[in-house]
Amino acid sequence: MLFQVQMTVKLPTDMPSNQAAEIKAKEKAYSQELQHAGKWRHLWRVAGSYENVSVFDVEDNAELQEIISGLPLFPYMEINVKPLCRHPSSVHDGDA
Ligand SMILES: O=C(O)C[C@H]1C=CC(=O)O1
Repeated sequence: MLFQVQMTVKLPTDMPSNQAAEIKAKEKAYSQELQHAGKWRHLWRVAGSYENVSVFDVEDNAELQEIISGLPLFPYMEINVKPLCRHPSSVHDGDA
């Protein structure tokens, strides 16, 4: 199942920079592991903001919830999830 996930990062302004750097490093490692595993299929920065648009390929809603709630930045993000299905005019196969 494919999902578009939009994540907007809102770190507290008073968070010490070393703590922020540590969380971001953990987030990077976590996201890269999931990208290598094929679960996090796309990761795009929204130009001009601390926000990304991602596409996840997961078994079900429960797996998406497990992945998202495991994000080190999860407590500091606004997250919007949209389920995706194949567009009838798409020339790509159903595998997105
Ligand atoms: O920077 C972000 O958009 C937040 C998050 C998503 C992947 C990652 O490494 O950080």
